[in-house]
Amino acid sequence: MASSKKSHSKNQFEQVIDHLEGHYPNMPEFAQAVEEVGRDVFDFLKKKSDDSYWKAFRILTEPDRVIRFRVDWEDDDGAFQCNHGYRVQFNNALGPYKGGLRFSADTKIDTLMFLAFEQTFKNGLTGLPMGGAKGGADFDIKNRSESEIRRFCQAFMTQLSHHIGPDTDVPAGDIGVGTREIGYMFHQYKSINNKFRGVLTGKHPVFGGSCIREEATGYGAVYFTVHMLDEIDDSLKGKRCALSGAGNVALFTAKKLIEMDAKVISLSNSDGTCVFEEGITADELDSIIEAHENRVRMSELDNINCDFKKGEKPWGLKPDIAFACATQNELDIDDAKVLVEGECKMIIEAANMPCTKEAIEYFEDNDVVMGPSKAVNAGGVAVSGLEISQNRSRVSWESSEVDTKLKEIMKTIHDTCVDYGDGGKVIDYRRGANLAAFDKLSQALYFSGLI
Ligand SMILES: NC(=O)C1=CN([C@@H]2O[C@H](COP(=O)(O)OP(=O)(O)OC[C@H]3O[C@@H](n4cnc5c(N)ncnc54)[C@H](OP(=O)(O)O)[C@@H]3O)[C@@H](O)[C@H]2O)C=CC1
Ligand SMILES: O=C(O)CCC(=O)C(=O)O
Repeated sequence: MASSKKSHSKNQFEQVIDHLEGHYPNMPEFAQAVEEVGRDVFDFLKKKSDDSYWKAFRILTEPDRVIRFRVDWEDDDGAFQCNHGYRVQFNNALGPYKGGLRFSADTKIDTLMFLAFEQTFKNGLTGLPMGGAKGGADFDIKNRSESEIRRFCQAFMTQLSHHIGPDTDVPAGDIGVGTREIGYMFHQYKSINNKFRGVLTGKHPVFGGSCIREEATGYGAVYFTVHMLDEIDDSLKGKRCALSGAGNVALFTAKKLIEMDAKVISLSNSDGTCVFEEGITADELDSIIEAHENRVRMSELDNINCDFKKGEKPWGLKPDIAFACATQNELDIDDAKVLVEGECKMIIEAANMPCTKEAIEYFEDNDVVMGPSKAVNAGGVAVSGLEISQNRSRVSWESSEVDTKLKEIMKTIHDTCVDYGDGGKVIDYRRGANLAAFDKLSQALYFSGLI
């Protein structure tokens, strides 16, 4: 906590940051996410005399609850294994906690704190009644057999099940957690509680999952991009689109881009980049999607016509639009310079917080239009929200119905960002998203008697 003497000379934004650094030290990703929102909120609040907004910012930057637990399980050799599991229940002002689960070797509290904070704001933009949370474990699915993954998921849910429920907290997937892992965890929850409840989203449609939840984050990102382009009288047709990542978000972003006549010139993973100079064909993409479902890596396929650049990122390919679909802070200042030099005019953050602070500043200084992650990738959690509605009323909507609702939600999010972010040389979608979500959450806190 900052000393009162020190905080006296500091503005309210700096005091909140001091407080967070004191209580949550060594969390650079969380600090980065809070500062990004805080910067916009501070500019906005400077013009307001009402102090209660500052109380809202203070409340919205502190998690309601951080849960950690041990996950014991047995590997294929019968050896004891122990991982660390977490759930950060950040804020439930708008509805039950909602947000994904991430399984990856580098999952830690800092990452989950930033993701849960972002999720709170993102969910606020969707217009659906969902609070924000994130969770996961430091479990690396890459080097594990299918039965090890299943046993791990069961052990993880045995612990997590004490803290979730349809009215409390409804997790979903994220990096390393797809439909199959959700299925293993859903079964475990059901076995423990003897209740078939909508306690997870991203389930297979055969047992209560929503149609197109798997596709929704990527599709939603493309719908948002279409509106951004429309705003400047442009379209996706013929655009060279460079994508990073080769997981759920990247693959369904690519699928929708191809459908809309854009040219997808790359996919990437932590090994390197697959370059498709003439654009990936729909058939090639289908085989990559199928391989991904079977846990086969893109580089192992021999039926795709790509030039694999080991250890390289896709940003030097001179794209018209860059879609960052892999992970946080994957796109740094050097990448930003390469993109601007290559005359890239639009950056779409489909992953969560994929651009570093310096990269964002560089894009802003060079009038590159950016679609910020909490708006761009909100389609995934929005369809999760629709899955909750379907589960509650025990109905199943057709793909086309869900897709129509997704399109409407992405259009509303886009237009809201424009309302709050217009006025500069280019539309500041980041500021728009931050302020719109902050405004909504502040109202919820006000009417809950908290500020
Ligand atoms: N799934 C969803 O519905 C949503 C996801 N997101 C966000 O989107 C991003 C991607 O998630 P998702 O597609 O679901 O995850 P997946 O696990 O399906 O895929 C992640 C992909 O990113 C690649 N990757 C990870 N780290 C790096 C790196 N440092 N450099 C290059 N590639 C890397 C992985 O490669 P490798 O296999 O080599 O590790 C993999 O291809 C995350 O930020 C996630 O939080 C946001 C909203 C919803
Ligand atoms: O669908 C969900 O609940 C969460 C999706 C998610 O993790 C995200 O938006 O980052």
